[in-house]
Amino acid sequence: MNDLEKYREQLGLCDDKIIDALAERNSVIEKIMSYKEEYGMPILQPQQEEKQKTRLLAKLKDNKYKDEILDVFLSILKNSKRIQARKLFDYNIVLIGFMGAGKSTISDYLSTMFAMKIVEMDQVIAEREQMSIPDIFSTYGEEYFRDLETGLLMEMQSHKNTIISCGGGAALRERNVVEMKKNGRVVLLTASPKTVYDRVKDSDDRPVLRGRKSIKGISELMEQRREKYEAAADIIINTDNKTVLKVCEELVQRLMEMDEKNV
Ligand SMILES: Nc1ncnc2c1ncn2[C@@H]1O[C@H](COP(=O)(O)OP(=O)(O)OP(=O)(O)O)[C@@H](O)[C@H]1O
Ligand SMILES: O=C(O)C1=C[C@@H](O)[C@@H](O)[C@H](O)C1
Ligand SMILES: [Mg+2]
Repeated sequence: MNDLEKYREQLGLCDDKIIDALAERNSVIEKIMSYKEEYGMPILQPQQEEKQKTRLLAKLKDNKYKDEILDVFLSILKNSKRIQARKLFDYNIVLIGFMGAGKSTISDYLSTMFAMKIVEMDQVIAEREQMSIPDIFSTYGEEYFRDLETGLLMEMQSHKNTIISCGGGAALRERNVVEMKKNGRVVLLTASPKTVYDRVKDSDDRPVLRGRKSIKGISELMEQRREKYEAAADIIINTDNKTVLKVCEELVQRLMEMDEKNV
């Protein structure tokens, strides 16, 4: 065997070690999840992720391949999150609720914590139509827009492990709710009119709120919609005075409880 062949053999052995270590690491991830579940501990522990990163950085401080190894580890972390997400949610999570309830914010956080894909419905529709949502409404009317929402919700049924952040009005159409349910679990985020007002008062992006950007205006529209939102929801989570982490923790917990009931 010449030197080149020897090196190639060594490389193969290194790969075997990496595969074994990754398989072991993934099974430890599963054990950690089962432990947290058994002892009712929070699934999301962002401080732990930070600790892991700090430990890695310290260990790699003087390593010649620091950047390359860190890059690999970021991918390992992402895939560990995917394993968690697949174990926890074998379906899409559909977030509904009034403007400013926190659908996009919660989607972003969940997506970071579980490496799940996000479909921000308003954004996808606007991109596909090459038009802003207010322009779609004024050019083609609300029915046309709701048809696009229905179509997208149907399309998403062939995906899994995706967070679907719905437009604020999506759940108002019965057919949309039927299609949401076929995607997975529907989570309604709520907030008081005062909270919503505080959250949206400085933004001009929400055409439906133009002319009603006051606690009273928001409260009236919310009341008109409440019944339809609640009827669509599998789970309702109030977000008033809760951090984004707290809302996500509650959401994950409630989804897990739902699955336990459905076993
Ligand atoms: N739990 C929370 N605590 C504090 N601020 C929050 C919370 N959730 C959302 N926010 C803030 O409220 C604002 C509105 O949130 P977000 O855009 O996520 O709402 P949305 O439900 O997606 O609204 P829309 O239907 O208009 O898209 C954002 O500025 C966000 O940072
Ligand atoms: O609450 C609503 O009715 C809407 C909310 C936005 O997300 C958009 O989907 C659209 O402007 C309608
Ligand atoms: Mg949003």
